[in-house]
Amino acid sequence: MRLEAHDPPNAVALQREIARQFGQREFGAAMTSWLGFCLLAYTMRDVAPARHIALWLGLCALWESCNLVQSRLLSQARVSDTRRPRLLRGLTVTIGLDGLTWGLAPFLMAVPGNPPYLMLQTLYLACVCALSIQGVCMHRPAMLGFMVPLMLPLGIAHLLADEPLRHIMGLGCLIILALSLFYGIISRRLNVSAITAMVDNREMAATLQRRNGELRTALDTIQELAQRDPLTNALNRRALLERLQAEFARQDRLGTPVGLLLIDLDHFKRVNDQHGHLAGDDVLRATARRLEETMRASDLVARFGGEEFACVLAVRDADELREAARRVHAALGGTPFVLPSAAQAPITVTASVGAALRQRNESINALIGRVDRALYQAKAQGRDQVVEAP
Ligand SMILES: Nc1nc2c(ncn2[C@@H]2O[C@H](COP(=O)(O)OP(=O)(O)OP(=O)(O)O)[C@@H](O)[C@H]2O)c(=O)[nH]1
Repeated sequence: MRLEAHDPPNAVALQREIARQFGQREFGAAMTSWLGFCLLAYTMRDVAPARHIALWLGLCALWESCNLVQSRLLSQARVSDTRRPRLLRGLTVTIGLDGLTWGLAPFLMAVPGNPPYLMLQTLYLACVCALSIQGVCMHRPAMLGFMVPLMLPLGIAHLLADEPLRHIMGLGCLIILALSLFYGIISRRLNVSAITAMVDNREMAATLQRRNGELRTALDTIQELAQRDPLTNALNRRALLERLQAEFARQDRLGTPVGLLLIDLDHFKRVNDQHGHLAGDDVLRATARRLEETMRASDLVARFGGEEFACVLAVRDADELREAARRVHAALGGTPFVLPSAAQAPITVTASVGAALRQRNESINALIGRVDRALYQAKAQGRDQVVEAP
């Protein structure tokens, strides 16, 4: 099948769609053909030999059956790319044989010396030729294979006869053939450009959908990254403040208390000074991991800044918050940090923890201020301890 000029990536899709539409149209044409050739045979029943009518009907039925099966298969979207050309070739051959059989009608069911019947047959074939255009135009070899044997032999036979009326009919046959071929070519061109636009649109819609999916994933990743501290992968301060807002709204609605812990590593400058900045980074990463392991999955762990972390947790009361603060304090100071980048012995780091339960309608700043003061007090009292805000 020859294709029109178009974008190469769509060539295969276009070829498939043209073949599919050709199959669809041919299937419709093959269905209506049964009515057509039965009607012609019925019209000829009194003037043509019964054996000839039967032979002609048999041939028509044979080719139309082949056309029906092959066009049905070709019209299905799931036909494979290797099978499609074979189906196209097969369908083109049987369409050609069908055209030839139609064209033989006036010879097999000949009615010499009966001009009205001759004229009827000629008109009948001319109608078949014109009506077949939309079906066969999608595939040029099929169009030529059907129309030429349908009209040309009869046209020539009329022209070679020595009756003026038959000359006129012969000329008519050739004009109908030429017009049908011309209209078929134009029609194919229009159909192919419509199909090309459809295939392009389909391709574009699929590309857009794919790109949208990629963009959505990229956006999710960016949003996730924007909420994370790049060093520790804990939530960053901005994300923490946003989520605190949501937690507060929930508390106002449901009345479930929210607790806030601020955790500051003690004398962290010494860690950097003694073990180097990279080791300091490792301690910060390990601190975030330990906090996350100590907290429940629903609690929030964030890097508040430098060597300071924050935890937001839903608790029943002050006792539960106190218990959580002690767990956190013990998790950090209780076990030295064994670091991948440090060749030296494990590093022991203690932490000071400030804790407060949010009071009803307390603002974020007010709560953070209270916890910060508790933390400051913990530092002032000698570090490595938990202080609850009053
Ligand atoms: N390695 C590393 N160090 C950091 C990072 N952010 C902050 N620091 C260090 O943390 C240290 C904080 O020092 P200070 O604010 O004096 O506090 P501290 O030494 O922990 O003393 P106290 O908090 O009073 O117990 C500084 O030396 C900072 O350089 C970081 O991302 N990586």
